Amino acid sequence: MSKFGVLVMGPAGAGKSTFSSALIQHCQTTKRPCYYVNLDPAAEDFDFEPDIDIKDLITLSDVMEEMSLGPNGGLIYCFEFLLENLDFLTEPLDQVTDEYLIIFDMPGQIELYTHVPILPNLVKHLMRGSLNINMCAAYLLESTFVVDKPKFFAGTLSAMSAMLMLEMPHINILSKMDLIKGTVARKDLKRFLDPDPRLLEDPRKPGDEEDEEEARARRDPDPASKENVMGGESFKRLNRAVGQLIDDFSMVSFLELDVQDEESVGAILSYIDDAIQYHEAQEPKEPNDAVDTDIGYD
Ligand SMILES: Nc1nc2c(ncn2[C@@H]2O[C@H](COP(=O)(O)OP(=O)(O)OP(=O)(O)O)[C@@H](O)[C@H]2O)c(=O)[nH]1
Ligand SMILES: [Mg+2]
Repeated sequence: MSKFGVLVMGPAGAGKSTFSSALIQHCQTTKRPCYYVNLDPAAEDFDFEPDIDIKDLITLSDVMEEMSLGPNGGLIYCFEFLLENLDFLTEPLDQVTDEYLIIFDMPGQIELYTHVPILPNLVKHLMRGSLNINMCAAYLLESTFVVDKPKFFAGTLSAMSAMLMLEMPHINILSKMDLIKGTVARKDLKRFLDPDPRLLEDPRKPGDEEDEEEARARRDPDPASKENVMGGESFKRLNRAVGQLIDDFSMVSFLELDVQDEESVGAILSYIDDAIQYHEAQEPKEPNDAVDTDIGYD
């Protein structure tokens, strides 16, 4: 029997916990069982009480105090400790059946998603070990940041780094769409939802309109005359190479999330379900055949 889960990831404050709560709320509304796992050893306030909370194993504040570590080193220590004590996750998750959506709410320290091999080992345990969880990564980036091109590319590269490191189905989400107001901001954002890799060479700032001549120049750039985000010919070549790299992986597309909007949350959940093949695994049920158990949210 498979299990099904989503790993909610992304930089600090991107809206991971809010999205996790919105998913739980949506599951409750649609009478679908879900199971909430908090893996942020510094998280304190929850809209929904976690079914598993890493803080019952280890807390960031204790580690910082006892090991004299800062918040980032402390977090890495917490995850190393979790990897040495995987029964803490395995035992309760073993009881979770295939009807449940298991939501893993991750911390926001970017180190976790870039170079340390902790997350790949955790994911390997969850997906390929006895738990056999079909998982999808949901990588959140804040929409208000990404309309700024350098931040957009930095965010995209961090998402790509996580994707390459974890080797699992992956969707990118632009969170906090309710903060993108007005037609100019929306038009700006459209350029980033399915972006052109040459976007870095586009000198416009958020809100600027592009006329035909500018668009032509961008499509057919004259390296001698164009100004660049960072400036300088070698930076132009670097920008172009980064844009091309992202394009070659064809992974730069984003789903829009407005957590206040039930339909938006439902639409993203259906992408997650497709990625983990949730519906294919569900037995046809009688309408009254509700999941009868005392774990998780249903
Ligand atoms: N307007 C708006 N605010 C949001 C949205 N999602 C989250 N926020 C706010 O953004 C802040 C951070 O949200 P969290 O959900 O805690 O973000 P997080 O990614 O879990 O943060 P860390 O776990 O600290 O990395 C909070 O003040 C939220 O209220 C959203 O969709 N719209
Ligand atoms: Mg959080």
